[in-house]
Amino acid sequence: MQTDPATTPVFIDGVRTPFLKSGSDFKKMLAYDLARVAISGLLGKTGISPEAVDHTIVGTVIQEVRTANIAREAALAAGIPDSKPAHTVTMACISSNLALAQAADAIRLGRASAVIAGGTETMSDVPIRVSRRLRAKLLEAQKYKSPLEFLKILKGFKFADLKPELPAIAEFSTNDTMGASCDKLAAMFGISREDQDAFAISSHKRAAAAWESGYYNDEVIAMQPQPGREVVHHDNGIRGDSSPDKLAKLRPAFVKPYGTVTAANASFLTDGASAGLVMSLNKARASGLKPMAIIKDYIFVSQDPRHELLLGPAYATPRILERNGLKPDDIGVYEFHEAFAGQILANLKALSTESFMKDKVKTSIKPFDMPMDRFNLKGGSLSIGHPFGATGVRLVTTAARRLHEENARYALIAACAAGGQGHAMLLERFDG
Ligand SMILES: CC(=O)SCCNC(=O)CCNC(=O)[C@H](O)C(C)(C)COP(=O)(O)OP(=O)(O)OC[C@H]1O[C@@H](n2cnc3c(N)ncnc32)[C@H](O)[C@@H]1OP(=O)(O)O
Repeated sequence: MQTDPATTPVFIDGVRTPFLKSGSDFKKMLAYDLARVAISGLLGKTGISPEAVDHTIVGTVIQEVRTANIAREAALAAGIPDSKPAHTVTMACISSNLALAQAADAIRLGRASAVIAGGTETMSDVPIRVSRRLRAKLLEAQKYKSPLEFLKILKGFKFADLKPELPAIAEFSTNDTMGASCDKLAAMFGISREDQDAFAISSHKRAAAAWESGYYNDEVIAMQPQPGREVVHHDNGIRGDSSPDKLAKLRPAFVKPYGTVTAANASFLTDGASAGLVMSLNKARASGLKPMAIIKDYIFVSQDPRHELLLGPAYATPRILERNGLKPDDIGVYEFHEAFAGQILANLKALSTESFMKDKVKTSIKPFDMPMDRFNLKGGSLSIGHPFGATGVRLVTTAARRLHEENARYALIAACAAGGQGHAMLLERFDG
């Protein structure tokens, strides 16, 4: 792989806003506001001058039409000069992973030496559309010339045309919700409800412990939602009251009455944003910035959205290890996106299953049991939250920081996404 410091991509640092349950303190903010705060927080934390940023890339999933290129709006508002381009990417829950991958490629190709890669999402104010028929009539009405012509809008109008269209967290191609698909996956891999609940409880415990130890104070930018409102310092979805008995009482959230995915073992709808700084090693040195990690490699995978919608990490992990000549045990830090406890446990089971690794992934990597003492030690999306577009940069930021805290050499980040897609990224600790 690349060793020229002029084109070696390094991850300098990352930040995020607090991740809040949708409908809570960030409910009046636009995703643009959240991204603006994350980018300006990153500028403040790293000390890089806005003029030194060549490009900004932001991942997002559910788009607000007014800020279609949300990267540009957020970058401008954060003080990045108007002469510096910005673009928005979307790849479902791995959107900011894609932003980071593109940032690393721009450095590798010598097209940029400093790129901000981030992600943002609000689920508090999703675009709700009027029906297709009403939209068509409203567009037609723009051409009407006299008030009398507006009466035409009533021609053939049905009461049902007033029914709004809500965006669903579901596959376009199969109509399956993510939750229902996870239920199928958990059943396919024999993951019990008890195991899902136990994993969720552990995620909450780890996130709570990380906050208690002060770990997240260095990563999370405190922010004031509106003038006059209290400053928000912390994530608000982490629950200290998650006991096995309490979780066992919750009803299935998606597949009723026999499903195993509940509100407690699913990631919750979240508002938040993240931002990370990727530079060439040369530029980092010249700017006096100390990189945390080299972005060694990344991979995107995709598989059948009907049966393997959320199984991306189980494909991406062995493939990225194999092509970098590494074994699972060489990875000291694992950071996986926890869409659902059942999804994580199904992916881990797949990684430990010979037939899956040999016949499905077609890898020479031997099946392995995930070392849980290296896995998501600071909590994960189940407890911290999952603002779709922003999670990727959170994972990489935490992984890069853990490399130093845990004195490990390699970190592997993996995530699943709608569409049956997945991603993994390999980081190497940088101490130079
Ligand atoms: C690639 C990907 O990432 S795919 C993933 C994409 N993301 C998704 O699909 C989001 C999935 N999540 C959701 O849609 C929603 O969070 C749902 C449908 C699962 C749950 O939504 P809601 O019903 O609004 O959840 P809510 O927060 O009200 O919780 C329901 C109940 O469970 C309880 N509960 C939730 N979490 C916990 C917990 N950890 N411990 C104890 N109780 C809990 C709540 O207190 C509440 O109890 P109550 O009814 O007595 O008040």
